[in-house]
Amino acid sequence: MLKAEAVWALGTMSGTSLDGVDAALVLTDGETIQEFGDTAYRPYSEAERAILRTALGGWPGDPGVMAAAELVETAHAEVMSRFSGAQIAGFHGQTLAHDPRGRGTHQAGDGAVLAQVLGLPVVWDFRAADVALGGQGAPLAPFFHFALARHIGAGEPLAFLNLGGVGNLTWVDPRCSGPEAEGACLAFDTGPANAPVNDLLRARRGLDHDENGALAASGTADDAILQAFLNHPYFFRMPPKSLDRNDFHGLIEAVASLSDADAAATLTKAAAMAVARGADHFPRPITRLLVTGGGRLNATLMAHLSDLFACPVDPVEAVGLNGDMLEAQAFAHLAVRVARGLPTSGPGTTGVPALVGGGQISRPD
Ligand SMILES: Nc1ncnc2c1ncn2[C@@H]1O[C@H](COP(=O)(O)OP(=O)(O)OP(=O)(O)O)[C@@H](O)[C@H]1O
Ligand SMILES: CC(=O)N[C@H]1[C@@H]2OC[C@@H](O2)[C@@H](O)[C@@H]1O[C@H](C)C(=O)O
Repeated sequence: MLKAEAVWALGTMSGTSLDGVDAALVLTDGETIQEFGDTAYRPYSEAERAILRTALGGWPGDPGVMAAAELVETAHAEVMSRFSGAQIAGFHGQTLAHDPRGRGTHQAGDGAVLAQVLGLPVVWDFRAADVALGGQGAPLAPFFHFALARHIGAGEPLAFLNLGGVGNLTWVDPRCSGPEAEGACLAFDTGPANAPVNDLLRARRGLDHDENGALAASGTADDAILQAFLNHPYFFRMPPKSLDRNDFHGLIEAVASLSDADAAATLTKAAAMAVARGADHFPRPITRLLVTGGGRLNATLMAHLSDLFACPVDPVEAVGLNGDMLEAQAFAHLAVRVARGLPTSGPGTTGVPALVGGGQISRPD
């Protein structure tokens, strides 16, 4: 176990949008963030994205999964080897399938391979222990969000919203103290965020995403589809709860007969309404909603959120954070927590019955 002194940790994230690998250095002791360091991004090429898309939904041994895992390892080795000075690394891998109450959770990529290549201790397989003990295995960023709330000097309850392929929300009260204060977080996946609108734009226009939400802004959302969406059983489940990327695939079929603009408008508003529905679960009102992930760059999505929330809604840049790198930074912080034997999830974040330290550590020979 490392001593409780801050170390430079290199975290990585390859998210459900399948756009690329984010990597970021954080100086942290796993409890307190001391400093943020360099960051890097290594996009997947179109051909690489096709390999990942083919493997989506796959479990170890399924066709295409080995190729995806090798690609994930190679891409991570490339971007991680650009950094110097890290004492430990956190490797999330690429989620291909997530079925916590069924087959488990599957993040492609072997951290032991990266430990050899990089000559660093690599913490990986963050989600499996939580799932094995009855948790959702996601989201895992919340204990990092708790540290972030302290880092930015927040004095009142606030929430962090990540708008990636899927959305996830962490309610945090930074005034909680004590060795297990992180356990005071409440977190869960809100619903689909960017994944449906990305899939729509790829299928209809060969585009990656709706830049700045411009297409959505030019259309009209379909209220009947939105009402049906909000009747999905997921919204009636108590948190903590988590989602697989394609769990709401029916949403794309629901907008099939709409024009491109109206379909984008409907999917974008659905993502915001799912977040607002999630906020009904907050233990106490929040004073601020801080938004991270690519969706914060979608002005239409952000405008819907501002309409739906009574408090200010801002990108995390408003408090000096980097919304492109927050998840990579989270896995740097979590790697240090694992190395120190600190928990990475708890009853309020994944529903696991007790605080759990997930992740395994692979060291170079
Ligand atoms: N300028 C932009 N305008 C509109 N949308 C954008 C913009 N930039 C990014 N996005 C959206 O954000 C997505 C990427 O977000 P992000 O990198 O946070 O996701 P991820 O980390 O892959 O997903 P997850 O958090 O679910 O694992 C893109 O696929 C796109 O839909
Ligand atoms: C199983 C899985 O990889 N889930 C991701 C995904 O992307 C967003 C949301 O769904 C969240 O639950 C999680 O990622 C973030 C980093 C988390 O664990 O906090």
